[in-house]
Amino acid sequence: MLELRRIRKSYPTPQGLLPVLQGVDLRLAAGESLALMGESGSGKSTLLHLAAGLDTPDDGEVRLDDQPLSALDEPARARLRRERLGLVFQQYHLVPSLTAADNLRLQARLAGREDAAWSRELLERLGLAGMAGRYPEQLSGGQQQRLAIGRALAARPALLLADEPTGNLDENSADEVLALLLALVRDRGCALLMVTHSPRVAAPLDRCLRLRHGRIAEASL
Ligand SMILES: Nc1ncnc2c1ncn2[C@@H]1O[C@H](COP(=O)(O)OP(=O)(O)OP(=O)(O)O)[C@@H](O)[C@H]1O
Repeated sequence: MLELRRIRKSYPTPQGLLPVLQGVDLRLAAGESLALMGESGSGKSTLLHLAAGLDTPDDGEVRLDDQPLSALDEPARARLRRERLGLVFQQYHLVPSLTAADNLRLQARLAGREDAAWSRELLERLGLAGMAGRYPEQLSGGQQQRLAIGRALAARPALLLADEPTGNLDENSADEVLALLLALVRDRGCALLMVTHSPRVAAPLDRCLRLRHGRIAEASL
C-alpha cells in the first residue's frame, strides 16, 4: 500500500542544512494501522507530508499502490491524493465558506465518490449530525477536529494519514474519537498511519514505530 525506501530529507536553515530523515524505511500493508511516535522535532510531520506526496524527499523513494510518486507529475499526484488518501493534519484546512455537510460532500465529489448516505452516517457517528448546516467557525475546536476526520474519510480512502488527530480533545473525547476513527477505518479496510505523542493513543493500533535521530525503529509502548 505505502512504502518508503531509504528516505532522506534535510531542511536549509540559517545555520546550514538540518538533516531530519536519514534513511527511513517503512512499509504499510493494506488495512494495517501504524502509530508513528518520536520526540517533538524528530520529523514525524515531515514523514507524513512525504508519504502524501506534498513534499519530495532529497533521496529515496515513496511508493503508493506500488507506484513511485516521483514518476508522477503534480496533477497526477494530486489526483492520487484525492482518490486514494485521506489527510488529517494539525491545521484542519476546512473550507470556511462551506457547511459541515458540504465540507464532506466536496471531498467525496473531488474523488468522484459522492455518497450522501455515507456522509450522513459519518456526521452521525462523529456526533455532528445536528451541526451539518453549521460553518466551521460555528464549531468548537474539538468539533472541527471531528469534522476534519469525517472529511478525510468521506471519499472512503485506501489510506488515512493523520497527524495527532485527537490532539485538541480532552482525554475522554480523544478516547471516544479514536475508537470511532479505528472502527471507521477497520470497517472500510482503510490503512492508517497516525502520528501521535501518546502511548495510550498508539496502543490499539497494529504496530508502533519510533523516529529517532532520523531513523525508524520498532517501538514498544
Ligand atoms: N520548512 C522547514 N524549514 C526548516 N526546518 C523545518 C521545516 N519544517 C520542519 N523543519 C524542522 O525539521 C524538524 C522536524 O520537523 P517536523 O515538524 O517533521 O517534526 P515533528 O516530529 O512532527 O514535530 P512535532 O511533534 O513537534 O510536531 C524540526 O526541527 C523542524 O524545526
